[in-house]
This record gives sequence, structure tokens and C-alpha cells, in this order.
Amino acid sequence: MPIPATIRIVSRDSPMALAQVERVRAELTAALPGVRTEVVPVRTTGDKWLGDLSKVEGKGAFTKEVDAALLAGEADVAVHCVKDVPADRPLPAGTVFAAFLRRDDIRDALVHPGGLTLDELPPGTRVGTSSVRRAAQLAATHPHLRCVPMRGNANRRLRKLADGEADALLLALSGLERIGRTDVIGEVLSPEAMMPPIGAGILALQCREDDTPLIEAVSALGHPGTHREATAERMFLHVLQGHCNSPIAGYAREDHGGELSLRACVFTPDGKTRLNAHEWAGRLDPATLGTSVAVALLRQGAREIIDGIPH
Ligand SMILES: NCc1[nH]cc(CCC(=O)O)c1CC(=O)O
Repeated sequence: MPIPATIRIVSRDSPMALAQVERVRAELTAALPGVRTEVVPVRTTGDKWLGDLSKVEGKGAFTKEVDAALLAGEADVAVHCVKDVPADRPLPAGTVFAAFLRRDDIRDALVHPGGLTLDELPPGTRVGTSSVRRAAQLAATHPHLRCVPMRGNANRRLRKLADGEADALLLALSGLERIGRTDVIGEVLSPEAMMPPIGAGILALQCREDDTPLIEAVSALGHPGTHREATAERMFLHVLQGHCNSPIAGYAREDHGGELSLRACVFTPDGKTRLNAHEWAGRLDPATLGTSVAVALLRQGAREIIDGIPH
């Protein structure tokens, strides 16, 4: 089967997701001159349901319908935020990652209408986030602030903030860049201040596994360093077998010499316990590095923490 003359790209239909698709379209047309692209927008369970994600089979809530369209042949390539792709289970049977695009910024940003930084927020400030990772870290470092649940795509959250449902927000910097709203950022948080989620800032392209010529063509968009980081991070999460209420954070990084390291944490939801691991790959491949860091955390009691959290 040759490459289709028009590559149909399926994605969530949020403004952020559609901006991601535009990046993919631009990179595809640059890499494959003459190829046309078409967008197949899909609304996912995670977009429709604004309650607690653990109540709707949280895992894969942002990817299920996109994967289904790919498998049904309604599209040729799916675009996912790696952060939203469950790592505790294999990819849906019959699909593979064809490329990891060059990683964007991995940091979270504080959005505050008055432009205050995290340390400047007064006691009792309501920070809108439904992320257990963000809430646990905030509870540890800024116990005088109050997290209030806030879901919906980033544009919707910004609207809720404007409507007074919270006083501040924590959002991914890369996401705000994609929707063109870096203007609302009060502070970009260092990875030490707010450790990012596994897969932060990485877009993955997914194809049907039997679509060999297309996989080969699309792989031109892949970034080798990002591939190594994504592989280490996802294997880490796979071995740890978290659930959607377990506060887990971490990121892999290649240093200037090209050596990969992976830093990761598991928290209790109240942030009072924090397990830490940081290892260099040395002669390990990225996946084995991910395994090793997960085992280091398991040795410190990560399993007991994760299983002790209701989900
Ligand atoms: N859960 C939604 C989601 N999935 C990926 C990103 C950010 C972009 C990325 O990391 O690729 C976001 C928004 C956010 O957390 O603020």
C-alpha cells in the first residue's frame, strides 16, 4: 500500500489539539512535498465529561475515540499528547507510534490575573487544578494555598478563571504556547518547583501497524532525542503501574554529551511523602533506564503509596 495522496489526521477537537495538528501538517508537507493533509476532529470522553476522570475509566479518556477512528480507517495518522496516552498498558492493538516530534517546553506555568508569582499568592488563594500531581506538589511547597477542581480544555479553564471560579491556574507552558495565550502567564515554574508529568510537551504520531510505507514516511518527523526521553519516561510509568489518582512526576533529559538521565518522584496526595530517584543511563538503553528508576522508587515503597490511594 503506497502513501495516500491525502493523509487524514485525527485528533481531539480542542483548540490546543487543533493547533498541534497544524504543526503536524506543516511538518508533514515540508517532509513530504506534494502530500495533502486533511483533519478529522473527534470529541473524546475526556472532553465531554467534566467530572472526576476516575469515574469514566479515566485512562485513555483523551485518546480512546481518536484511536478508534484510526483503527476504523477513518484516518491515517493520529496525533496525541504523550502525556495523555496511558503507559500502564500497551498501545491499542494494531497501532504503533511512528514518530515523537521534537519536545516543547516541559514546565508548568502559573496563571494569575494580577501577575503574581506562586510565592506571592496570599493564603487561601484558590488554585484551579484537577491534577493530583500538581495538587500534591503544591500541598508540599505551598500548604497555605487551596486547590479547587478544574477540568476542561485550557481555553475553558481560562474562561472559568475569568468568571471567578478560581483565583489562579496551573497549566502546561507548552499548551499555553500552542493556544497563543502565554500573555496570561505570571510565572514559569522550574521542574524543581513543580515536577512535570511523564511525557510533558511531547506530541506523538500514531499509525496502523500494517501501514508500513506511511509509518516510514511519517517517521521523518521524529526527533531522536525526544524518542529516547519518551521511551525512558513511558517505561518508567509502565513498570510503576500508576492509576489516574496517583501523583507521579518525572522527566528524562539528554545532557550536552548526549547522556540520558531520568529523574522521577512519587508523592502521597497530601504531598507529605515524596520519593525521589535520579539515575544516569550509563550503558543502559532508555527503556532499561526507565525500569531502573521505577524499581528504585518501588524499593522505597512506591507500590504501597500508589495502592494506598483510592481510585
Ligand atoms: N491533560 C491535558 C493536557 N494534555 C497535554 C497538555 C499540555 C501539553 C503537553 O504536555 O503536551 C495538557 C494541558 C495541561 O496540562 O495544561
